[in-house]
Parts: sequence; C-alpha cells; structure tokens
Amino acid sequence: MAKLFRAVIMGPPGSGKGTISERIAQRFGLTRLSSGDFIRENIAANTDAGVLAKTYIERGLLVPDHVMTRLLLPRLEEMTRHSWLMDGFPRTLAQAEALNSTCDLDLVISLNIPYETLKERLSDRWIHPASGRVYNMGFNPPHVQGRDDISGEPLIQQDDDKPEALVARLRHYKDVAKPIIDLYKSKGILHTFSGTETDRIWPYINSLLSTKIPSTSQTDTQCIPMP
Ligand SMILES: Nc1ccn([C@@H]2O[C@H](COP(=O)(O)OP(=O)(O)OP(=O)(O)O)[C@@H](O)[C@H]2O)c(=O)n1
Ligand SMILES: Nc1nc2c(ncn2[C@@H]2O[C@H](COP(=O)(O)OP(=O)(O)O)[C@@H](O)[C@H]2O)c(=O)[nH]1
Repeated sequence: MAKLFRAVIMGPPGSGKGTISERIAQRFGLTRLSSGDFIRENIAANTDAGVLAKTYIERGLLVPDHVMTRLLLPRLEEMTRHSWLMDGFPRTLAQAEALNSTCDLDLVISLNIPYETLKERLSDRWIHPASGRVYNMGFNPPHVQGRDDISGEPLIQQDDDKPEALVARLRHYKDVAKPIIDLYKSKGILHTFSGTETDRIWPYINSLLSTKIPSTSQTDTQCIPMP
C-alpha cells in the first residue's frame, strides 16, 4: 500500500493557508483538514467540545489546547488510512507536541507574507460564516456580490479582519508560531515560502509536493491513538 503523507500548513491570518490548502487537496488528492471547520461543525452539532469551544470563540479567544486536542486528535485517528493536510492546527507549541505524539508529519509549509499584503487581503475578505467559505472581492469574488456561491446566503466581514485587529493578531501569531517553527525546523521538515501573491508561490509548493508525494509511496504509516 502507498505510504501516507501528512502535512501541516502554517502562516499568519490572511497568508493564504485556506486558499493554498484547497489547491493542494485538489491537485494531490489529500484530505484537507481545517481546525476552524472542525470547530464550526462541532458547534453546529452541539457536541460537548463544540459547546465549550463556542464560549471562547464568542469572546474572540483562542480555544484552549485541551479542548482543541480533544476535538482534533480523535478525528486524526479516524484518518489512519488517508493522506491529509492540516490547516489551523497546531496553533501553539502544546498542540504541536500533542500532534507529534500522535503521528509523524512528513512536511510543514510555512507562509511568510508581508504585513501590508495581509492587511489588504483581509480588508477584502468576506466569509460565509456557516461553512467557512472564503472570498476576496478582487482575487476570488463570489458569483453574486455579497452572497455565498453554494447557499446564496449573505457573506460577512469578520471584526477580526479589520486592520485595527490585525496588528495584535499578527504579533500573537509571531509569538506563538516561533517555537512551533523552530521545532519543525529542527526536525528538518519545514519549508518556508515568501511572496505577495498566491499564484506566484503556488508553483514552488506544487513542485515541492510533486517530488515529495510520489517518492513516499512505499509503506504504510499510522497515527497512534492517544492514551
Ligand atoms: N487551533 C485553533 C484553530 C482555531 N481556533 C479558533 O477558531 C476560530 C476559527 O478558526 P479559523 O477558521 O482557522 O479562522 P481564523 O482564526 O480567522 O484564521 P485565519 O485568519 O488564519 O484564516 C479562530 O479564530 C479561533 O478562535 C482556535 O482557537 N485554535
Ligand atoms: N489579492 C489577493 N488575495 C488573495 C491571494 N491569495 C489569497 N487571497 C485572499 O486573501 C484572503 C486570505 O486568504 P485565506 O486563504 O483565507 O488565508 P488564511 O487566513 O491564511 O487561511 C482571502 O480573502 C483570499 O481569497 C492573492 O494572491 N491575492
């Protein structure tokens, strides 16, 4: 059986994690796992972890590590026979360590995008809150202005995406991401991509993954269930 491939994509808010992971999932047939989507699904389904997570998100806080790991690790254990790409997790060193003890990552993509670019993109980002689908009025506009392509429901702009919130979010990202990036660098699996346009970064990611994904197709690996 082909060896499985597990990757994580990291980057500050607006760096293109969602956009690029969609492309990777389509091009390479990996399952895209988004921690934001998991949280939204759990909130919609009223699970215990979802109810708990909602109390933090409503206050604009990050969901604590133990809640995030409780949400995500069982989902990863269901994925033992799939290749996947994770977006939005780990977001702290503790989450990275929990992931580490669950499975071996093959590769980490880190996006390094200038502040001005992030600010412009986020000021133009519109989302469909129920699904997490993301639009940008210049880059990937919806078919009908202000409406989600699939459901036709209204799109919103998140308060968090306003320029005044961005500085604090970015500072927070830099602080918490640094030890995670150092950890992945020390494991030799970190690949950093810098630039201002997704379409210019994409060919580099595409060619890196084209070399990594087929060359790993030898044996099977599994995520080990957490005790
Ligand atoms: N590991 C994670 C992932 C998500 N969240 C919470 O879930 C929300 C939605 O996550 P996501 O869809 O990843 O969106 P953003 O945080 O807005 O991420 P970005 O701007 O980077 O796309 C976050 O704001 C945060 O409150 C969290 O606490 N911890
Ligand atoms: N103008 C422009 N917008 C982009 C580009 N790449 C992504 N976007 C948009 O920028 C916003 C942030 O991208 P997203 O994938 O949500 O980033 P994430 O927060 O890291 O997941 C979204 O509205 C995207 O549609 C780009 O190259 N140029």
